[in-house]
Amino acid sequence: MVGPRPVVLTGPSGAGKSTLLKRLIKEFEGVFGFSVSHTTRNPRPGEENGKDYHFVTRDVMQKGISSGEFIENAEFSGNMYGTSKAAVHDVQAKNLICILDIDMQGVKNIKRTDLNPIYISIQAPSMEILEKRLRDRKTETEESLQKRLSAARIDMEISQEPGLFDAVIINDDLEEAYSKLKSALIVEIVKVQDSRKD
Ligand SMILES: Nc1nc2c(ncn2[C@@H]2O[C@H](COP(=O)(O)OP(=O)(O)O)[C@@H](O)[C@H]2O)c(=O)[nH]1
Ligand SMILES: Nc1ncnc2c1ncn2[C@@H]1O[C@H](COP(=O)(O)OP(=O)(O)O)[C@@H](O)[C@H]1O
Repeated sequence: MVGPRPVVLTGPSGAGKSTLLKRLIKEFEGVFGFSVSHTTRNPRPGEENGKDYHFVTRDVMQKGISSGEFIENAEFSGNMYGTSKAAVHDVQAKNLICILDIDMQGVKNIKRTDLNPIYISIQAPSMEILEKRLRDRKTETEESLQKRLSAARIDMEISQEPGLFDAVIINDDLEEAYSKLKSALIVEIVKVQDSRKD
């Protein structure tokens, strides 16, 4: 299908991906659509099934993977996560820019597909600030927090690999990070907005 290029947002848990993408989707209503992933983790307060994630059991997820329903899937912090073909197709069918919020394993797997997205890494200014933000978010147990911090160290290192990302954005000041994100995507945003004028 020929449509706008999707966007992959990745980066450590707590770096600010959800905060930034929610703002983007709100400001550019009718331009972006979120790829709703499947996960086996429990919903957090306020999260909606089918909107934030499709919350499923390991059994359901395994069966979906076996029957080829997923573009990519990964194990993160003790839970399974994956992008179904339907999640991306649903957004692209509306001619919207599809945003995927996935981890580094997902990035490596998407690179082997023909999706051709814009790859953006969101990073916190330091491990200390990342830990503080994650603790203040109050969504994780100590065990899950430690797993996320270990994954974050690896993510921070890999994100520096030359050529892996179209943009690496340090989310220190939120306004600045949001402006940089918009700048990285402006060409695709304008294309979609122009196509609506025809
Ligand atoms: N590979 C992959 N990673 C995903 C997917 N959905 C979410 N993730 C990643 O899983 C990690 C944990 O997500 P989540 O439990 O929502 O925690 P949070 O990122 O701390 O809010 C994050 O790095 C997400 O980007 C997916 O479909 N595939
Ligand atoms: N620039 C920022 N300055 C301070 N706090 C931030 C900033 N960006 C995000 N946060 C906060 O940090 C926490 C983690 O952000 P979140 O968007 O949930 O990260 P992610 O989706 O990458 O796991 C949230 O509580 C969010 O409100």
